[in-house]
This record gives sequence, structure tokens and C-alpha cells, in this order.
Amino acid sequence: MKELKHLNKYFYKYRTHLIIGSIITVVARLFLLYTPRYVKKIFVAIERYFDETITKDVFKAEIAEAIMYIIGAALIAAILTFFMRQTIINVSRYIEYDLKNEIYAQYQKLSLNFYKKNRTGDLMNRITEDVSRVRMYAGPALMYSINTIALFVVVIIYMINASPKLTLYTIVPLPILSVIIYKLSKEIHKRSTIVQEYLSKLSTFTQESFSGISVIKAYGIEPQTSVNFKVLAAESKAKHINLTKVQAWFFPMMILLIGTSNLLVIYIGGLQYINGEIESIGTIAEFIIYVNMLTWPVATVGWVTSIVQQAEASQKRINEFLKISPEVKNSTEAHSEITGDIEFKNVSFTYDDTNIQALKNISFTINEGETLAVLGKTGSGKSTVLDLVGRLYDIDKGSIIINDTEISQLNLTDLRNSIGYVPQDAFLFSDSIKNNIKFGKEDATDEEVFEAAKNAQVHKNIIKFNKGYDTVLGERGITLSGGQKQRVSIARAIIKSPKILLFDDCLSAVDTETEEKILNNLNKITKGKTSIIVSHRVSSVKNANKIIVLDDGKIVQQGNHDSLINDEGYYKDLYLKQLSEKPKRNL
Ligand SMILES: Nc1ncnc2c1ncn2[C@@H]1O[C@H](COP(=O)(O)OP(=O)(O)OP(=O)(O)O)[C@@H](O)[C@H]1O
Repeated sequence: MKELKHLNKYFYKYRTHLIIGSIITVVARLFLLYTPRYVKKIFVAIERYFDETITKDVFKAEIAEAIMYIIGAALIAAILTFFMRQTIINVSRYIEYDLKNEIYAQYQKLSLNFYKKNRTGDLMNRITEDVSRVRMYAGPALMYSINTIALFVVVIIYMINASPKLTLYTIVPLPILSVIIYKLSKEIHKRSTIVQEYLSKLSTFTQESFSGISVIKAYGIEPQTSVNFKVLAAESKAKHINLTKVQAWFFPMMILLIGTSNLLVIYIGGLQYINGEIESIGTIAEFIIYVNMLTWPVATVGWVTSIVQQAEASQKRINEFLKISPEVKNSTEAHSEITGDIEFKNVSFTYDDTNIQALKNISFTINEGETLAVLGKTGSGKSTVLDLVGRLYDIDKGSIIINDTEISQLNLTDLRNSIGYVPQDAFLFSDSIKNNIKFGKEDATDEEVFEAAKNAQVHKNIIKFNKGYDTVLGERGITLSGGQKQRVSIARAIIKSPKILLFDDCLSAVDTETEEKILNNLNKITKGKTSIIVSHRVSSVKNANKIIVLDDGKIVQQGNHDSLINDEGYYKDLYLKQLSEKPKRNL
């Protein structure tokens, strides 16, 4: 229960609902007890009528009164049971909502490294599966516990009052029932976890095959994929059947134990009646109803125990994530004005997960309004430079100074708001093209969206779609070509008119003619703004104020286009190579 203490703040928040719910539960159980008592009264009336102690009219009146009480009490108990669920179960839904939001907010705070270390499936599971298990504890488990305690206390008092000996015999099988249900619930949980694993394997498999359908079709491996699916589905089916076998025991066990208790009541009660220890046969009928009333709550003790154990395990997994403090933390609430002067001073950076030292002692300066171009072989550390400017990671050694302030001392939100980032792999959300662009500036007008798209040279493509800017993109924007996605992503970055623009090889999928047009537009847009362009093409970087060439995380060349083409090295080689590949390219 240690881990579940985390929920106490929510129980406190919804205490009024819980207190009202508990009172309603107790009162509802009290009303339920009218049934056995009035059933007994009916039996007594029948006995007295046959003994001729009462007249037919009195007998009829007594029966009618008893029936009225039974119906009335059952109605009230039913209404109260409705409100019991409306209060306690609703609270569990509120807690589920709060907890999901708490976890999601924490996910948003955590740094990129956290996402590298944890699998997406695991992150999803904690916010869905684990939260639903915890909800079972905060709702049904709590409700059934209150219900069981209330019913048990009240019923036992009534039973002992009616016949202590009969009470003892009839409640003996109940703990056995509880233990059996507990064991069954544990086994059901074990097997359903396996079923769950297979379900997620199946959905991962199908999701991957749908995403990669073009590869599957191109290679003609549909039959093989179907066979693989069949194998997985067959295993999943076997696990399901395995689970059903245990689940199938649940109700037979309950029926067996209820039957045993009923038999005991009839047998012992019968003997007591013959011996004159109980005055009416109605007591036996009353006890049979008590036993049946107690069976379900007693069975739920086992069930609730298993729910609490599962919830404890799930909450432990949730707490593990909630306790992580983000590696990249905002250090100040004060507003930071970002102008765009950036300086890297002997910066070194190693990725935690791979232990790869991506940058080694890097130093450069970019003044406000200047453009820096970063070139280098694949894996040389170019994207890492951009990630560090956006403080997606904190550096190990050296310092990054923006506006004369150490990057870690800047207000993180202000820093990120001043950056327009176009990643290497353009990610578009499953939403309209317009909203994908507006993602950069939520309150942008349509005109601003069109302007940004025009500058990114994608407007003409968009208006050709039937629904134009309202065209909804599929998963990862599959309805757009690679180059179109890159350009929508550029539009998204420039619409917010940020102080700093980071372009990570974002023109790789567009033809050189479009590249030229975009670069011309960018020249206008980036006036007065600081830009860093990562590229493999000399054509994209030749106008930059400064160019640095990285190799294995180190700066091996720096200068501008004119100085570097006269310098023996990577830049000149690349220039000559690209010049010979495309003689007409405007290098
Ligand atoms: N998130 C990460 N976690 C661990 N290692 C990483 C991560 N990102 C990059 N690396 C490693 O750091 C090194 C530099 O990567 P980076 O992405 O900065 O190179 P790059 O020059 O941008 O390459 P490319 O031109 O292929 O995009 C590579 O060896 C890469 O494997």
C-alpha cells in the first residue's frame, strides 16, 4: 500500500463525494436487510394462520404489509445503490482523469534522454493500462470494501441476534470462498497479463505492417506477412483460451460454496427447529437470504485483495516516472529577452544512452542576424549542435552563451519560443495542413499561413489538393511527398517569426530549383534573425556568413564560402564534387 499513498491527495480532494458515497452505501445496506426480516415475518404469519392464532384477514393484512415493506425497502436500496455508484465510481473516474493528466504533464516536462531510455509502448502502458488498474482500486475496490464491511457488520449483528449457533455454522464456508476467489483472481491476473502482452504484440505487428505496407507490397512478401500474423494470432488465441479456463471456475466455485452454505443453514436450522432452539421456520428462510447476501461481498474480499495488489504494482510503475526530475530544468521564472547572439565555448557533449561523444571542444560565435552553416559527414555532430542551441540536452563541458547569458540560466520557455526549428525528419501531425503550419503560431491568421507556405514554396502544391489547406494529413503526413513535408515543416518554423531559426538538412528532399527559390525567400525572412543551417549541399550554405565543417565532433574547417573553396579540405572537395555532378547548378 506504500505506493498507493500517492493517491491520498486525490482521495482528499474528492473527500466530500467519498464521505457521501460511504454514508449512502451503509444506508443502502440497512434497507436491504428489510427483505430477510420481512420474509421471516411472512413465514411466521403463515405458521400462525395454520395454527389458527390469527384470522384470515389479519393474515392477509400482515402479508400485504410485509410485501409492501420488502418492495419499498428494495426500491430505496436500489436508488441508494445507484447513488453509491454515482459517487464512489465517479470519484474513481475523476482520479483516473487527474492521474492521466499528472503523468502526461510529467511526460511533457521530461527531457529527450528520458524518451531515449524508455520504449514508447512502456510510456503508453503507464498512462493507459496502469492508470486503469489504479482506477479499479480507487473505485470498485473501495466501493466493494465499504459495501462488504457495512453489510457484514450489519448482517452479522442481525444473524447473531436471530441465532448465534446457526450464524457460526453458516459463515464458516465464507472465508474459504474468499481465499479461493483470491487465488483465482491472482491466476486470472497472471494469465490476463500474458494475454495483454500478446494483444500488444499483435497490435504492434499490424501497425508496423500497415505503416510499411509499401515495402511489403514492393517486395511481394504479403503471404509471409500473413503467415507471421497467423502464428502470432494463434499464440494469442491459445493464451486467451488458457485464461478462459481459469475464469470458467469463478462462478461454479461461487455456486458450490453458496450451495454448501445454504445446505448447512437448512440442515443445522432444521435440526434446531426440531429441537425447538429456534422458534420459527422463518428464521431458516431469513438465514438463507443472509447467506446469499453475504456471499458476493465475501467473494469480493478475495477479488479486492487481488485488485489492490495489481494497483500497487501499477502505481509503483507510475511513481517511478513521476519521481524522475527532468534533466533539463528551467532555472528562472524571470523573463529572458533573446536577441540571437550565440556563442559556443569549448563545448563537449556525450549522449548518455550510447556514450557517443558527439561534440568535442567546439567553439564558434554567431552574431545576431547572422547565418551559420554547419557541414560535415553523416554522424559528425551537426544535428547535435542544433539540439544544444534549443537546450534539448545540457552540455557536459564548456559553455553555450546566448545574449551574454549561460544557456542554462535563460528562461527555458522564452528560449524555446524564440526558436523556429525544422528537423531533419519532418514530423507532421494527423491534422489539416493549415493546423500543422499554425502549430508554430496558434493565433496565426489565414493570410499569415498562406504567406509562410508561399515562402516555403509549398503554397502552390497545397492549393492543388481538393481541400487545399484543410487537407487532413495521414499518419506522419503520408499524403505529402518528402519534399512537401519538409516545406510544410519550414512554413511552420517561419510563421512564428522567431529570433533564431534552426534548419536541419531540411532541403534534402527538394530539387535544386525549389531549393534555390526557398533559399532566396529565406534570405528575406531571416533578415535580422540568427540562423543555423545544417546541410550536405554547398548550394544551401554558400551565402552563410560563417561556415563550419565538422568531422567526428570536431571543427576541422571554418570560414566563409570564398575562403573555404580556396582551402584544401572537405568543403572544397564537396564543392568540386557537387559542381561536377550538376554542372548547371548555381553553386
Ligand atoms: N539521441 C541520440 N542518442 C544517442 N546517440 C546519438 C543521438 N543522436 C545522435 N547520436 C550520435 O551522435 C553522433 C552525432 O550525431 P548527429 O545526429 O549530431 O550527426 P549529424 O552530423 O547530424 O548526422 P547526419 O548528417 O546523418 O544527420 C552520431 O554518432 C550519432 O550516432
